[in-house]
Amino acid sequence: MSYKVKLNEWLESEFVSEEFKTELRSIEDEKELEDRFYTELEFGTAGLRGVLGAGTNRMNIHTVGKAAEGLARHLVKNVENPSCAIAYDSRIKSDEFAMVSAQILAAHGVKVYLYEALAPVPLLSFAVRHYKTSAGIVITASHNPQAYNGFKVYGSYGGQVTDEEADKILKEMHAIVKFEDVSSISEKEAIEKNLLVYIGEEVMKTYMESIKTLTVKKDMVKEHAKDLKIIYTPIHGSGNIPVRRVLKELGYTVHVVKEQELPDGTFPTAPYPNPENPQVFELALKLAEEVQPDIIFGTDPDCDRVGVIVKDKDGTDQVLSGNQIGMLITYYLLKAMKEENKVPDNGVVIKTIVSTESVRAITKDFGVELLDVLTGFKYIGEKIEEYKETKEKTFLFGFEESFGYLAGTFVRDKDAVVASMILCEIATYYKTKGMTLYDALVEIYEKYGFYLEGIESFTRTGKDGQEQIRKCVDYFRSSTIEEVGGVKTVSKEDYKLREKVNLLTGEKTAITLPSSNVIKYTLEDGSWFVVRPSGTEPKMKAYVAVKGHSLEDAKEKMETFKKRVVAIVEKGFEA
Ligand SMILES: O=P(O)(O)OC[C@H]1O[C@H](O)[C@H](O)[C@@H](O)[C@@H]1O
Repeated sequence: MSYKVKLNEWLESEFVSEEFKTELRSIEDEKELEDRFYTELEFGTAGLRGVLGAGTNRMNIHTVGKAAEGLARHLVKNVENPSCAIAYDSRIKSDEFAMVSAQILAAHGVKVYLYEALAPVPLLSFAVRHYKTSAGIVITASHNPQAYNGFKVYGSYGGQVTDEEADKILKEMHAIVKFEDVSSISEKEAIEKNLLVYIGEEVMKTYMESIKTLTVKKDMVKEHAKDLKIIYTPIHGSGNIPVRRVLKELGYTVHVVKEQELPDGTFPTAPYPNPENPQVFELALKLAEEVQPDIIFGTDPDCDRVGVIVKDKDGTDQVLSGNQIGMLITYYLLKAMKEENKVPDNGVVIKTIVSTESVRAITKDFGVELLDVLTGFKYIGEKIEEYKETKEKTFLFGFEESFGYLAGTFVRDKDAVVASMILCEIATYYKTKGMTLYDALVEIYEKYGFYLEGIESFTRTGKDGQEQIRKCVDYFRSSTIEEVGGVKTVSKEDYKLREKVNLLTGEKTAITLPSSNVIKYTLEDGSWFVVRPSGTEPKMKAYVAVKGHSLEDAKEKMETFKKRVVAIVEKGFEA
């Protein structure tokens, strides 16, 4: 269907507000109109995500309504006495979309547990498990720029729905063609019918008690937490209350970045509220001049990501990469557990295929298995659930290079409250040894090898952009890259075809992960690169990784390797 037909449907419908119609009529750029209507928001890496505004390819009450209606129909068909927990963050319209969703679910007889104030992703996951609901929703666009919002969907085990369930919900959504196909009741009616209940302090309290049990060196924390100097920024998001509360209950004192303390969906001090982005720490660094902290960290709007800054040997502030944080936590958890005789025989750490290989050496050293899954924390959540059923393995820690971490099994998505708590324990531990977090990182590098990773993103927006990204990944699929800067490639993994080819022998082996549009090349010297389209932003991502003889050597290697891979990607875009 041409986008113009859809556009006219919106302009003529009595269900679409005058405000939306005026917004649409004021758009003169045909490309912009096409982008708003050529498709519908689809499930990506983490549910629906899009720019706020009128259109089928935008986040608004109609697209959110359709998603909630689809979910409601799916639940009613498949579960007896369906229920759903809902949380939302500080983004523009998050609270409104949460209420719209609650009213639609309630109209279908789905009992809704809605957070009475903004709450992070981990608290939603926890609430799903606490109330044993059939599903969960978080209204958030996580770390995306301020113009975005999104709709993350959770399954009954508390993790984001994986491909199979997402497809079923999508099918229901596709069957909703008219605005009037979406049913809704008022908040008042939903409350009166006991179909809408607000979540308050009880869940938060239980969550706090649960996650505190994850502290490994309890006595050490009890004795030394008070000595750690912490600067924390919630970047105007939902982390402020839970992160500070758990740290306070454990005896830490936190200096919060005042200008970024309160929720604000316009993110006035950090328009791209992603702790991957060093700009979000500018105010924290200013505060650091006065506080002289041992650790600075920040959480994203829905508090599932955490970013960290530490001082290096020369006193220069270093923004740690997501991989470095993953290495620090993996190493500390295993080391501390070993010291406390708590490493289980069947322990497992889980990471994604684009995350650092350094943890392979770390886990091996501690006799713990390492498992790789596709990008998306939902795949880690799914494994935790599987092991809970089979008891085959004990989940110890899961992480992604994209700044997501989880320990414990109370929550089934990445949890920046837990990660912040563990990072403070790590910083305290090393402080008692007269070491900084940076010293700890150097210790890991020296022990396990100088692995360094990088990422380069190629933004391509709109319908044409999607097509360009698709073609570029196809370029890496259809042609064989034989060498990079004179270093031979030794294997090519095509996760869409689920096949690994040994480029030296031609031998093919199967990849057992679900099919995904990802290509990975590994080189003779152990370096590797991956290309894949982002499932949350209009970008293609190229991940690069090298191993050096020293940190300096690795940095030099990284610089040239990255340039070379970028040049190949650019060739791919031109092909
Ligand atoms: O690379 P993308 O598809 O954009 O995904 C990047 C990240 O986005 C979200 O934060 C998901 O929860 C993560 O699991 C994922 O790694």
